Amino acid sequence: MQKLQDLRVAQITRLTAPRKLKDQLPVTEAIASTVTEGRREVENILSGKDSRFLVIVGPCSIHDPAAAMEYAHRLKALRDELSEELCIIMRVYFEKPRTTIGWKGFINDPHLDGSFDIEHGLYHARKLLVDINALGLPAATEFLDPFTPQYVSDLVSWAAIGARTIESQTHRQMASGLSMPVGFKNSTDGRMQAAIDALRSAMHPHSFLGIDPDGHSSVITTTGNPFGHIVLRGGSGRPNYDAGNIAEAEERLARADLSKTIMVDCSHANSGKKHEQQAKVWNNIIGQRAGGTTSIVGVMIESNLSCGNQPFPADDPSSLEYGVSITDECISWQETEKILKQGAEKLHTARCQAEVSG
Ligand SMILES: O=C[C@H](O)[C@H](O)COP(=O)(O)O
Ligand SMILES: C=C(OP(=O)(O)O)C(=O)O
Repeated sequence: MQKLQDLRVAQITRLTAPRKLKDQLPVTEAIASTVTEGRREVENILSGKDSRFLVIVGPCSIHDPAAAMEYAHRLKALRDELSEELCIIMRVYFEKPRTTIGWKGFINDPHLDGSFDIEHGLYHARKLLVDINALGLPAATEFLDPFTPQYVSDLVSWAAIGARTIESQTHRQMASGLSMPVGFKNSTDGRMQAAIDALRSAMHPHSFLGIDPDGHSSVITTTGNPFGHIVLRGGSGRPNYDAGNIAEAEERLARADLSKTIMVDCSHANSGKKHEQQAKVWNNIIGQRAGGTTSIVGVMIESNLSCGNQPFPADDPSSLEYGVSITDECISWQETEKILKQGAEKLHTARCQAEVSG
């Protein structure tokens, strides 16, 4: 017989099953508390029980776990310092959806050299999440490959479905079974409706193909995720965070009978992918929130130890500059600390004034 399938498949390599990886890198009581408490904080912010402002902040992508840990130590201290006004969660992104081609993230190619050592990528992604949660700092990530959650989702307190996958039924189904709140990005062309449709779809139960903790092909039956919200990230070269766009989002959510909870991404098309623009978006959003727009529940910021980004692939991955993004531009740690402190101060003042005026 002629060969009829796998004609364009060069190799299939079996991976360690999720259960085995979890046995190798287990969750302690303290880590479980960080994850659960992080999820509860976000859920309470989304349902209005917690009036603090949610901030998902961290590198565009993880490529160097040592630099990520240095960032996490600094962010944990800032989380504690600003906890009265802000709920800070670290952005820990291991999977990068590309417009065409490019490095697809630490899980896919952890050695940054096209060797695609996914076994190593999964192990060290899980290890980093264990280490970050062990500091008492909750983590946020984007889920891209539908098998990834089985390996790491027990360590994640907030997840995103990205602009490039928001219309994908596979990702909506996946979100319906995730254990943490999920943010749905608007499409890359700037349209909000696909994110609202995704949010509605993920609220419902689904049955679909996936893997179980032993890696066996299985039917996954979910109960639906009640903690979804949209994330405005701009699109088609235009931002969508101004008061007019926020009002449009509120109106669309109300029309779909959904609660008016909106996050704004200070990066991507809202910043024109220029790191200098992220502070401008942050200041505008803090102004809107302090002015009484409570539908804006939080923001996302792309931030790293040092600002900007650097060309990748590099001829020699070991020559990469420490603490600098290899994907989108990030703001520096110094700027992150400065704008978060200023924003928390403004929110504090606004809250005190609102309390005084009854
Ligand atoms: O956040 C990262 C990027 O914006 C996303 O992965 C797309 O990047 P690309 O357009 O360079 O492929
Ligand atoms: C890819 C990302 O965002 P978006 O889906 O909005 O482009 C990201 O946040 O890394």
